[in-house]
Amino acid sequence: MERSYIVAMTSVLAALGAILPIAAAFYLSWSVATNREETRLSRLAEYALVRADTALGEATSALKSADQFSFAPCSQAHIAAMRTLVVNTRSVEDIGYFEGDELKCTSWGKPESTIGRGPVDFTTASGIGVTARVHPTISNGRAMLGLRYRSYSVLTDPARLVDVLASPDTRLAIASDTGTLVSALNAPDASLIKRLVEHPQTGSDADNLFATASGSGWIAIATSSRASLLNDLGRERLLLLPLGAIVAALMVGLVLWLSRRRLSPLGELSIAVHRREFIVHYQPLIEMKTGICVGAEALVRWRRPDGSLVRPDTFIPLAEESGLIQAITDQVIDGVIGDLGAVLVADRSLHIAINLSADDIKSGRVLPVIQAELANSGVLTEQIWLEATERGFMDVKSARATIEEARRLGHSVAIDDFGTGYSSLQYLQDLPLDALKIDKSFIDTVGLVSATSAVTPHIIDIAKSLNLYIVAEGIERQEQADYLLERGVHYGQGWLYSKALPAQEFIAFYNESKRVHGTGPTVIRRDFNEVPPGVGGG
Ligand SMILES: Nc1nc2c(ncn2[C@@H]2O[C@H](COP(=O)(O)O[C@H]3[C@@H](O)[C@H](n4cnc5c(=O)[nH]c(N)nc54)O[C@@H]3COP(=O)(O)O)[C@@H](O)[C@H]2O)c(=O)[nH]1
Repeated sequence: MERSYIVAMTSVLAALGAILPIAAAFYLSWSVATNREETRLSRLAEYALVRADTALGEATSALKSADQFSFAPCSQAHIAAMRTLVVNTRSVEDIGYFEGDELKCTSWGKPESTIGRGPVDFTTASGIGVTARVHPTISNGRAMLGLRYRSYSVLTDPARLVDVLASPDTRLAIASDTGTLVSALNAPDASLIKRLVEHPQTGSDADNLFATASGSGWIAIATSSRASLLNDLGRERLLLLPLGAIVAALMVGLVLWLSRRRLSPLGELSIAVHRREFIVHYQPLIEMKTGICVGAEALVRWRRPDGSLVRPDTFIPLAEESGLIQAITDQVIDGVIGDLGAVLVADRSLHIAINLSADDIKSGRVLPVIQAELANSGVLTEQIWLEATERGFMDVKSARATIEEARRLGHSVAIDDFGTGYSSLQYLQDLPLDALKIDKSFIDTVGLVSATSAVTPHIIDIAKSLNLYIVAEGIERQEQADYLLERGVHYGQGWLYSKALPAQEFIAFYNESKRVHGTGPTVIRRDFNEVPPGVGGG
């Protein structure tokens, strides 16, 4: 993935990480405030319904008590009884006795003029006739609620029905379930009330929040405007916005941390391992005496998605340090069999050397991996050589176990870059190695006068005295090849012969080498009882 793409993605994600939590905090504060307001309105509606029910119940009881009177109509005793009833019933302002449609007397006495009985708007289930707006003289023009039962009527102040503690921006209404509005507080919106009477519900629309409660033939409705809710949001925002800001900061931090990790060398290497971006190139291994190509060293390359190749020196140390090397070794083994499996089966004199890490040698875990890979391929264990640097052999005990097992299975094992690390003649003697590879830095000095130029013949002598095959790395000049051949070095590798090649190019090189020089032996392996074959000169 391109760095610029990751940077662009990081910027987008960081921006989203910053905006989304704050937007969520805004939304959440609005939603919390809305829910809170709807709950408050629901409670208020329920309370108003109870209040209205109580007031109307009292008025109904008063009417039914009066209906039981057995006084002579409009006698002093009758009027006094009606007055007592009014005094003792909180929600009744007055009571009147009618004969036909004419008011004969009230709790105040007999009327001075003729007063008729108006029409009822609806009748309740308990048989009480209700007139929503009555304008009696005693109320000084204020609309009263009239309830009637047979010969009696009572007047109730509609305000008593909505006599609950409500803020000025809360509107209340009591209506019959037949749709007649009987009481209202703070002038609710008539069309909204009509809509809610028809379809009682709790919720909100573009301008209002509302809740309804119904029972006993009545509906209580509480509403408030969205505008007033905005004022109420302050508290939620005070709580949620800092929380949103903290989450935004954490999200931005997380995105930056992840992208830094992703852009870090280790992050890139992990992803490359995950995506199997490693391929193998092959550097031919030449028998010095005959020029025969006996095989190749498998050298890993990291092919980036843009097609560029990364050399191993830049990532192998990090891979070893982080433990990713094992997965890379596995991909190399897989790559070798994938690239050259068929050629190896067709030609048993072809050998491929695979580089193992110090951990692979120490743990030996790579051997079953190779066995599993070879199992169905037809490739022989003898065709796969194993190489590791001196570092891998430092723990002599575990290295010995791995090498012995590797050799038992049929692999040949070489010590790589000899002379550059913690060289110890002791472990050279102790370990059952097949070959020693002289590091390029020593080969470079061949033919030159330098402090290290004297070391090369000594290394060759040591290898010879231990009956090891000798491989020289990094041969670039014919002069070096001549010297090494004369000294009895068996095999050589270097740009004089060929650089490391992609699989198909190596196959072409190998076929051409076979045509010109012929093929080598099928098994190249140290015999612990004999001097390695082909040792000449020196
Ligand atoms: N654990 C693993 N290590 C690996 C693997 N593949 C490679 N490596 C190690 O990485 C180091 C660098 O390797 P590379 O860049 O591939 O270089 C190799 C040759 O290309 C280079 N070479 C060979 N001949 C010449 C030459 O004539 N001149 C010149 N300037 N360079 C030359 O040398 C490297 C071979 O090194 P060596 O392994 O010591 O034989 C290197 O240390 C590799 O070991 C892997 O799969 N696993």
